[in-house]
Formats: sequence, C-alpha cells, structure tokens
Amino acid sequence: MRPIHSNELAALKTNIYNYIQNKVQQGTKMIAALIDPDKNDERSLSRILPYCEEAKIDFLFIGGSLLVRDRLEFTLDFIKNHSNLPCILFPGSVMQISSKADAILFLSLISGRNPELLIGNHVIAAPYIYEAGLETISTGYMLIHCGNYTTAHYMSGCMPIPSNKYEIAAMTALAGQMLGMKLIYMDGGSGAAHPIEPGMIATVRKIIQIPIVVGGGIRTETQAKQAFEAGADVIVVGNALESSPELLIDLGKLKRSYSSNPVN
Ligand SMILES: CC(C)=CCC/C(C)=C/CC/C(C)=C/CC/C(C)=C/COP(=O)(O)OP(=O)(O)O
Ligand SMILES: O=P(O)(O)OC[C@@H](O)CO
Ligand SMILES: [Mg+2]
Repeated sequence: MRPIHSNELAALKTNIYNYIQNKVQQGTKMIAALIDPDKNDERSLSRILPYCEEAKIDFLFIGGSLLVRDRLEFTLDFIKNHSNLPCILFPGSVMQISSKADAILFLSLISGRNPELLIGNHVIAAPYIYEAGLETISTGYMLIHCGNYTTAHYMSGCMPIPSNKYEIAAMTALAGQMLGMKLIYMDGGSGAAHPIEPGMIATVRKIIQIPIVVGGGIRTETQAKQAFEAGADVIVVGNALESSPELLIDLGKLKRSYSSNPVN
C-alpha cells in the first residue's frame, strides 16, 4: 500500500459533506436523483440529465442492490461528459466502487444484524476506496418496511424496521450518530409501495442532529413535501424518474421554497 500523504487521504476529503452541512445550517433542502446503471443507457440518461440540471438538484446517487450489466464505469463516464452534478456512489456491494465518482456513501446497514453489511464489506472495500481517493461519507443505512418487499430487503437478507415502530427507528439512528456516523439514510427501498411515514421521520429528526436522507416510494411533490416537513434534509427519487423525469422540476421548485436564496 502507498504511504499516506495528508493531502490525498480520502478520509480527509469533505467537500460534499461540507456542502450538505452548509445547506442544513441554512435550512435549505436537497434532492438526489438515483441513477441505476443497469436501467439506464445513453438514451434514458440523455432524457433524465437535462431535468436534473434544470431542476438544480444537488446530487446524483449511482448504484443498485444488484448490478448485472457491468455498466457503472460507462454510466459515470457518460454523466461526467454531460453534467457537472456531483456523483455519489450508493453501493449495494463492494463491486460498486469507482474513482470516477466524487464520493461514496459508506453504508453500514444499522437496521440489520448482518455483520458483513455492518463492517465486513467495509474492511474489504476500504483499500479500494482509499486507492480511488473518494470522499467517504459514513452513513447509517436503515431499511424501513413500506408496504412491500424490495430488492434491497432481499439482497441484504435483513428484516426492515416495521413502518409503525417509530422508536426502533429513532434509537437505531441515535446509535448510528453515537457511533460517529455522518448521515442517516432512511430507505423504504427502491419501488416502495408508499414512502416512509412522516411521523417516523419526525421521531428520528427529534432525537438526532446529523443530516437525514429519506428515500423509497417518493413519487409526488406532496410526498416530497411531507418528507421535508417531517425533517428530511435530502430526499432521493429513483423509480419515479423512469416514467416522469419532469417531476424533478416541481421538486426543484419545492426545495427552493425552503431557501432564502432563490438560486439554491
Ligand atoms: C461498504 C460497501 C462498499 C458496500 C456495502 C453496502 C451495504 C451495507 C449494502 C447493504 C444494503 C443494500 C443491498 C443496499 C442497496 C441500496 C441501493 C443501491 C438501492 C437502490 O435501489 P435497488 O434496490 O437497486 O432498486 P431496484 O430494485 O428498483 O433496482
Ligand atoms: O426508487 P425509489 O422508490 O424512488 O427509491 C429511491 C431510493 O431511496 C432507493 O434506495
Ligand atoms: Mg437496482
């Protein structure tokens, strides 16, 4: 392994996390679009990216619970050639690491009890992330049951938190914060039947101070607004963009309604 030089230590890169913290301090909300490399080709990316730009969303999350087409590098190349939006890896496995991204959500599945997804995969991934020089954002990842069984539930082999058990969600998030995690990601799973209940988000919001990312099943501006009002700092939209990327325009206006600076 190469010797560590402080200016290249990936763990010291904090650009994207600083951006998130600044937005949170300003009371500004953020939007991430989930790009699944399996489901997107030149055509669909060319359709979705202009909406992402026009809506001034904040991030692209790139990943999937299971990738079967080896298109991560292509997807990142294409996005980097057509957009300036930050690309944040949202990895379903250790196979989803690339130096072409700007950062990685270093997910630890704290709602589950699978040691491989709590720390095992992280030991395997650490040297690759280090070599890639990626900003690493320690993320307490919580899967919540939202009406159906999703790919992330199945692939993790972990039971999600029941939708009405707000205290379990709150204590799990609190434990993540106490462990030093930098973000909590509450996920109903891609294609969730309904979004996470606003009451659960609000219960988590009351007990932790770190930023909260919420995703899974958000398909309308009303659902996005409910998540924001309940305390989400970042919302993630994936499936809905496949059929209606124009939704992003309304979501962009919604997030700007929380900002004192209209260019945000
Ligand atoms: C530490 C590293 C690098 C890897 C492990 C990361 C962990 C802990 C993953 C565990 C849980 C998991 C399988 C998360 C996947 C999250 C994800 C990228 C979801 C995107 O949606 P999909 O589940 O692919 O949805 P579709 O079924 O719609 O494709
Ligand atoms: O695809 P959707 O249901 O929008 O979910 C987005 C993301 O939170 C999934 O991990
Ligand atoms: Mg997928």
